Amino acid sequence: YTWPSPQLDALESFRYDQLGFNGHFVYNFIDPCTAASEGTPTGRSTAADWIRTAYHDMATHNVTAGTGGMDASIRFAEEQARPENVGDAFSNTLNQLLTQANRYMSIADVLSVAAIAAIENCGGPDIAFRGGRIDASEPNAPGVPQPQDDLPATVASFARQGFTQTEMIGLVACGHTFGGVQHSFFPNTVPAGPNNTDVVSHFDTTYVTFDNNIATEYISGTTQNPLVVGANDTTNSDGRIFGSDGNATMAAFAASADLYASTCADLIARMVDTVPDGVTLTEVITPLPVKPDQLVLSLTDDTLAVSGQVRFWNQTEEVPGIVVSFVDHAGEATNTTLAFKGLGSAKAGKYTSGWYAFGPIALDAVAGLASLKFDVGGVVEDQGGVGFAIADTVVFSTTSCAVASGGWRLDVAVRTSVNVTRLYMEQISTDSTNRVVVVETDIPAPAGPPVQPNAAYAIWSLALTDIADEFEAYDVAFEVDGGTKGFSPVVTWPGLGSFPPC
Ligand code: HEM
Repeated sequence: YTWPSPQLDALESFRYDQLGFNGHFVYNFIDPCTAASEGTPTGRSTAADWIRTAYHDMATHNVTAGTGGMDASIRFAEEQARPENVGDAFSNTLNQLLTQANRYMSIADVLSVAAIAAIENCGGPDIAFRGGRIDASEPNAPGVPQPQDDLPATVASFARQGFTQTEMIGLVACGHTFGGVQHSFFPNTVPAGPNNTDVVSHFDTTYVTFDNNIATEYISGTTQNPLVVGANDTTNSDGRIFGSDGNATMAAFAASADLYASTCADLIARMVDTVPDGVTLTEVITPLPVKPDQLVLSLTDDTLAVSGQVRFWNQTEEVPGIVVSFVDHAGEATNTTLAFKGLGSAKAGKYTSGWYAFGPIALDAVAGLASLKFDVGGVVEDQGGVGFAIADTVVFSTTSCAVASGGWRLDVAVRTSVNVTRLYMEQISTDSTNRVVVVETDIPAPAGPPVQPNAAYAIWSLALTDIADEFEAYDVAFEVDGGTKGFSPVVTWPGLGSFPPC
């Protein structure tokens, strides 16, 4: 995709800025892959929890009715309390991941990325990820298969979820390369240990690693999988599932680690892309080679100050001398050299990126800013000629201030050459079910002749009094010509708490 796209940029960032500079701290929960949630017994794995959570969220899907699927309904206590969702994987996972959702990335998107990352970062293949899931407002109908279900019921359950019998074998084998069964939740399947009850019986010998040992151990007859060789045959669901085609699928997986990996990459992608009717997913998110980020534009009198960061994908060390050009509306450029900030990484270090910063650079406000481009050792990076478009239509005005009697005045500078017909503040909040919601407040157009700090901009002001949290995040958006929605490129609007006195 072409930068900027607020939604795709946010999804790309969560997916590919994992550890290191500008990383998302939640990836520390699965680094290393042996990591387990605090307070859980030995032998548990957070990566496994994340994968199981995604499956149980999806497994309510009804392919005929078009209901259920990856919609984060697993976050509801009512769903977690069902016998089909016994265990602590779900509460552990949601405690870690719930707050990662933002206005462009639903909780279900976060759970999907998490399951994919758990597999990719712990030895698995690359998996295609799309965003755009919508979070359910209430629990879905029950429907997750359980170990005591007989084979016809299990096959029927997977068919309802949208998977054939062969795909059922694959999906279970792909999930059960991680983790195991806990005695405390499945005492009839996993007996207590001689000295304690904190026993986890693993599906294969490499329970924190994606590999085809789940199949090789099963085919060779050495498996200790508690859902294959458990003392209680009623709950040997993996045994019934794996054997349901005469072991053909499992034998093929055991014979070829590559076949197992490529099958799992397809099935896990399909699992997280299983969504209720009416949800349209984005394109597959791939890392942008060059990505501006964290932009702040602010206006003071005649000066437009611009600062930001840029990420270059696939850099393993600092590349000195990268130049950024700020191209104004007349096509004239102002250049400066980027400052190196650090390295980021994704997929347990398989990919690395270099982060740089610029600014604040003082530009002439009337000439404005239309786009950025970069020069990396003589190679021009401008998204194939289109540049990195920056809409300087709506920027923060440093005349914004805190009113002595309480409240704030948010001043927004609007470029007068653009027909802005609506300007509004968007405050980010959560509803009673933890979904991120955006509350819009119109910023009125100036009633009389506008305050004009220079020939190109007019100030629109919003008096704010009833803000619960002065550090709350907000954006400012606008409409042009009565409809078309525009986004300010300003990623981080200065917090109200930082406004100087009026
Ligand atoms: C008939 C279908 C399935 C049954 C009956 C089943 C059953 C179970 C049971 C009983 C556990 C133990 C949970 C605990 O003790 O906390 C478990 C764990 C797990 N399941 Fe499944 N499962 C099925 C399908 C799947 C699928 C399709 C996936 C993913 C693709 C999956 C992924 C996992 C993972 C990763 C764990 C380990 C969780 C952990 O160690 O925290 N399962 N499963």
